[in-house]
Amino acid sequence: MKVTIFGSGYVGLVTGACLAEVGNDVLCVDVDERKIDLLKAGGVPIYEPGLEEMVRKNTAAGRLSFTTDVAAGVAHGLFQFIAVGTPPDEDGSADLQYVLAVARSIGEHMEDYRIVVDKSTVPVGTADKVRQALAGVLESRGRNLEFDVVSNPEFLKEGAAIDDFMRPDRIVVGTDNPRTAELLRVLYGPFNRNHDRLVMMDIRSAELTKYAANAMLATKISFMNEMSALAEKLGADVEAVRRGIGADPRIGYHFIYPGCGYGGSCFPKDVKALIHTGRSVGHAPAVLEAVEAVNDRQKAVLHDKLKAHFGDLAGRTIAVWGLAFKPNTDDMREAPSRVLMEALWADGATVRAHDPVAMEECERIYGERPDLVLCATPEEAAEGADALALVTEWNLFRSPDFQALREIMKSPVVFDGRNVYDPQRMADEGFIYHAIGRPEVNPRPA
Ligand SMILES: NC(=O)c1ccc[n+]([C@@H]2O[C@H](COP(=O)([O-])OP(=O)(O)OC[C@H]3O[C@@H](n4cnc5c(N)ncnc54)[C@H](O)[C@@H]3O)[C@@H](O)[C@H]2O)c1
Ligand SMILES: O=c1ccn([C@@H]2O[C@H](COP(=O)(O)OP(=O)(O)O[C@H]3O[C@H](CO)[C@@H](O)[C@H](O)[C@H]3O)[C@@H](O)[C@H]2O)c(=O)[nH]1
Repeated sequence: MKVTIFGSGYVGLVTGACLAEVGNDVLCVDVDERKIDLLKAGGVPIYEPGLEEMVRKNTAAGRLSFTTDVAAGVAHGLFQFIAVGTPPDEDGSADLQYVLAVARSIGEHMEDYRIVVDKSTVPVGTADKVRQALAGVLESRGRNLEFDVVSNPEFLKEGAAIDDFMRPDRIVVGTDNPRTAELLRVLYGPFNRNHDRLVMMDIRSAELTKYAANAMLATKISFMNEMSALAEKLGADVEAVRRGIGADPRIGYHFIYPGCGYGGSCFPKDVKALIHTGRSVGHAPAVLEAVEAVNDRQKAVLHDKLKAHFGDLAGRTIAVWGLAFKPNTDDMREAPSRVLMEALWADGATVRAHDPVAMEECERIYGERPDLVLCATPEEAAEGADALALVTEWNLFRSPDFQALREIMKSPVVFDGRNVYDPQRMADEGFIYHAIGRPEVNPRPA
């Protein structure tokens, strides 16, 4: 089938590559010329495991191509996917300008029936706005063409995006037209083979489902971070509590890892947007507000602990392991590392940082500054550091040579923002070790 995708970011590019992989003829449209040039030249603008190979393979096979030509995009696909950004506006609401710009572009260029599939995360009622925007342009052109608008939110996780798309837990489709529902069932057939993963519903429910999923996951994380704060005060170990509650299948082990807060381009923005939606319809979203407040507090936890340990941080050097908001991505949007580094800089401390893939992104965000030293290896970052803060749980950081680490650091103090190390082992290795919601073990005397 012929598919056009507007937006070649995480969602658009993964959707395009995966739909091409199963044999569709996909054209990706983006307004960013540099991105399209890079994609045409065989490069991929983001780090996502497996994506570059898949893009290259399908481009070579002629099933996947890229353009900035909007008219060509509208002419190409029966399906017109919208996968552009919906960043937070100043008041926390989702900014729909890019989504509506695509809707108008489709209206300007379409000459035949089109199915507009919204994959961007958008507030309830957006499909109506898309329909109005598109119909308004058609009307100004004096054209009476048929089209449908479908809500098809995306649930992929960065770092595991290809796998999530190819083997989805569910595919949510919100539509009011049975014929369109059938066409989407055919398009998604290859991802829906063993048992039916399509969850069909009305459009507004599909739009809300996306926010509900992210808000529920964010709630689990903030809940566990709340438990970690309680555990610290009460002398309990949140990791034992996590295992104890996760064993209950009604709770489950997923998304109950305490840490230094959730980041990324989705949870923070989507929780904010749902809070805004709630307020705008006269509902006080008490749970969501608490989820956000706990997360803001949690992102400050490593800095609070460093301050409690050292008092004044001016002139100190802190090694930061991990810059990306989570492992297997170079994305630093809303990353806890940013909150930590910015607080350290405000205190007059120097950061020596390492991340396996996000250092270029860090440089792009912060530029060159004397209090940020990006280091080629984790060990180099730790050299001469007063303390080490682990922010992102990359596998690379899981089993360092602790003896060598102790020797290169100025003082053996570790703040573990993801609870990856064993407190007893750290004590045995001679470290002063602070984790999230775990009792402290006194280090073995040297
Ligand atoms: N990143 C994720 O993991 C993820 C997962 C599920 C859903 N989402 C949602 O999907 C949407 C896209 O997210 P993303 O992370 O892929 O965004 P992104 O910022 O990585 O990419 C968006 C792309 O859209 C392009 N664009 C903007 N206006 C355009 C236009 N008029 N025509 C064509 N292209 C245009 C931009 O140049 C950019 O390349 C958001 O609503 C997001 O909340 C994201
Ligand atoms: O137990 C956990 C799980 C995650 N996190 C943090 O939560 C954030 C988000 O992680 P994750 O959900 O894995 O990454 P995203 O790529 O942001 O994916 C989320 O956001 C996407 C965009 O909407 C959705 O499509 C996905 O289903 C949803 O998981 C990261 O900072 C993680 O460190 C925790 O602190 N504890």
